[in-house]
Amino acid sequence: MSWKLSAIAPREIVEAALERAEGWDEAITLAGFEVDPDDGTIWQLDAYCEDKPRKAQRAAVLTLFDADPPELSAEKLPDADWVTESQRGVEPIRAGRFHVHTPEHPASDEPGVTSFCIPAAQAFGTGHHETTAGCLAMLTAIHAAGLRPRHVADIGTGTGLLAFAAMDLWPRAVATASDNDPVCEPAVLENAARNGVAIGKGPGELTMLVADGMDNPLLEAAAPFDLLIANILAAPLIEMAWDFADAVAPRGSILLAGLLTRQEDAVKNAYRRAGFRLQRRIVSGDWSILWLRQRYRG
Ligand SMILES: C[S@@+](CC[C@H](N)C(=O)[O-])C[C@H]1O[C@@H](n2cnc3c(N)ncnc32)[C@H](O)[C@@H]1O
Repeated sequence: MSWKLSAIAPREIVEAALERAEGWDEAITLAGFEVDPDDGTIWQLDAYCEDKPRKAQRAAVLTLFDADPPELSAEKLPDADWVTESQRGVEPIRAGRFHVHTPEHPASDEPGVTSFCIPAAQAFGTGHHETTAGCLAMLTAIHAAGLRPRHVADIGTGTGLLAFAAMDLWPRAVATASDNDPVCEPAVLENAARNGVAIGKGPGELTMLVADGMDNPLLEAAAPFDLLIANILAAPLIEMAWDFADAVAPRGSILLAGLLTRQEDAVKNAYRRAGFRLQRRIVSGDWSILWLRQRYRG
């Protein structure tokens, strides 16, 4: 990647652009970060390209922005391995009982803390996004509340991190992870091997599937789940409320994330109608992370 296109814009516009880019097939790697660490309101979006960006690539990046697209500046970068470079900047994070780091950083030696090594820029889910970190914290809270799920699903798994965390908390659980982006399958398998997570269908093992929501017979066959995790986005979460309700065991739990706090009521209403009651919520930045439990089977 030897060129970079950059745009400066308010944080919510850059975050919306990154969200819009989820799963796009452009050969462009994106990164978003605050321009001044002491003032998180102005962000920069960087788009790394192999060659000098042409009109089409500029236009592709601009489509990520709504009305009023920002100015794009192009910069030729010195020869470097940009994936490795970008990973160097990714500092480890700590959420709940988990420490998540890239291969360039060491695992934690703190007692009672589990480390996961997840390379950056591979799929979504290095722990750096507030929703992922919030889910790690909520999983830890669910464990502390005494829940002992035997079947766990992580829908929209990205790098597999939340499934790995659940398997660490509940080592005998049968785990199923899925994503509608096929790029996640090799990423999850690679990360599983890297972190000593067993692949298989038995207790303490993980199966990775490609599925849009619950739409895969193997995923349906793995149900019912005692705990279903879904860090996706508000709209698909609302759309999938009844599918998830069907996939969850009586008195089972759902951990929802990817919704902005202002979208929380709409999501809670959809899940209330599908038979769930709110147990706990965490607010992290602009995002809400919800733990809901099924009241009854309709
Ligand atoms: C916000 S990321 C979360 C990744 C990871 N679970 C985490 O918490 O960091 C959302 C993930 O959901 C996947 N996704 C989006 N829509 C989906 C759908 N309809 N069915 C399955 N996966 C979906 C995306 O490909 C992406 O990997």
